Amino acid sequence: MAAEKLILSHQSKVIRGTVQLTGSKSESNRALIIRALSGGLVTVENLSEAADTVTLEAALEIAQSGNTEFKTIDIGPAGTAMRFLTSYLNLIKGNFILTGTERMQQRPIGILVDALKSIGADIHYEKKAGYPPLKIEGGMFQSKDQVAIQGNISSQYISSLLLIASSLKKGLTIQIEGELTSRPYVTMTLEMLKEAGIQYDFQEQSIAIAKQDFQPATIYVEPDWSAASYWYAMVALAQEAHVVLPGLKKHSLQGDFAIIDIMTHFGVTSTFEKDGLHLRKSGLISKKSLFNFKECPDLAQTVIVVAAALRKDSSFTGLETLKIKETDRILALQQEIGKFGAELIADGEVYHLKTEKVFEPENINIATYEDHRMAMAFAPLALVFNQVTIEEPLVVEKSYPSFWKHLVAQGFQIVE
Ligand SMILES: O=C(O)C1=C[C@@H](OP(=O)(O)O)[C@@H](O)[C@H](O)C1
Ligand SMILES: C=C(OP(=O)(O)O)C(=O)O
Repeated sequence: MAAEKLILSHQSKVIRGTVQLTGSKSESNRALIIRALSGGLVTVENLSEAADTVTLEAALEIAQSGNTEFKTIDIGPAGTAMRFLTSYLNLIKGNFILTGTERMQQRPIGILVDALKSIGADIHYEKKAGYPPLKIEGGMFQSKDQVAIQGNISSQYISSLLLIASSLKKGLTIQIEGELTSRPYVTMTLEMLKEAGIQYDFQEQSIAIAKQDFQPATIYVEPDWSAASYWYAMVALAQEAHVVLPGLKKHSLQGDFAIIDIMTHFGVTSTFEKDGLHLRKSGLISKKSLFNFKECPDLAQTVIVVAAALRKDSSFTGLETLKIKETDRILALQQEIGKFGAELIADGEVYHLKTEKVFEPENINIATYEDHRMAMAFAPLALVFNQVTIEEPLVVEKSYPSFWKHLVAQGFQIVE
């Protein structure tokens, strides 16, 4: 596949088929850390094909490969890998430089580094204070069993501490200060630790995990609900559609499961059947016009693009953390939906989508800002417009490498 752009179209605008999604990137990356800390007691099945997961697996191998010389670990654009390794590497004997892409070097990590330093970690900034790259001297001597951490910037900092807590000599009690954003990702971490035999006590703003051993377990990674969201978008935008997604569970650990409910308002019904989750187009668009993404930030782009294309004026909250993800996702969305006349207007913490000027261009050129979710959220527009050009299509590899192949299997035409 050419790296620069691809031109996407769909003649019939009808989609009927089965799509086997890869494993959840979030579950996989937690499972890899748990497996590494368990010393082989925990095994993992159905790991994600996501580049972020492949990168983390390779990084863990480097980290564990003996000797104390400086090792450089480059995790590219993988946010969870950066955050989880920032804690994990303190437990390994050795000296590490932990770095990532240019964008990763703009994504804040100071809150987590401060928390780790307050319990004895030896971490320094290689460039700008508060941001990767980090210099970590492993083999930490734990000074305290309590840590306070701000909850409203990224839940990944808290998950990172939780993952190592039971392996620390004194265990760890984490006091979450202020609001907790992306809460389902924290409960996912706790539930996965529990699957591996780790007990926890979660009371309001505090989570306590005593020093304890992992137990033999097999963690089975569920398919990725964030990836499923793009199929919901396609069902919502197609003229007719019926898509089956095997392996997704009725009781998921992934907060992006919320797409089921959200998409009922955009004309998509979901039923769990023997062979998987069936998405069908009902075409019934509800009057609900306020959606909150605080617990499911990765769904924001999918839903906002669908709402714009369906000309459903809506308002959105819980978008604060979008600015520090793969790109400033608010800005990226504003620019790209503007290309077909939609506007996303900030009013304090509420964003209003205005669609009165939406038009149907013959061809629309979408920039992706090194953000997999920009590419995948805008691709379904090929079911509404004649042609959609996606720049830098390989960004999808971060979480869903088979995305374009799956689109072709469902009748999309791709010209590179
Ligand atoms: O823990 C995780 O696996 C994730 C947590 C979320 O990040 P924030 O907690 O920074 O919102 C989410 O956006 C990201 O894609 C994956
Ligand atoms: C924000 C994301 O990932 P990360 O923070 O792990 O880079 C994402 O996958 O949308």
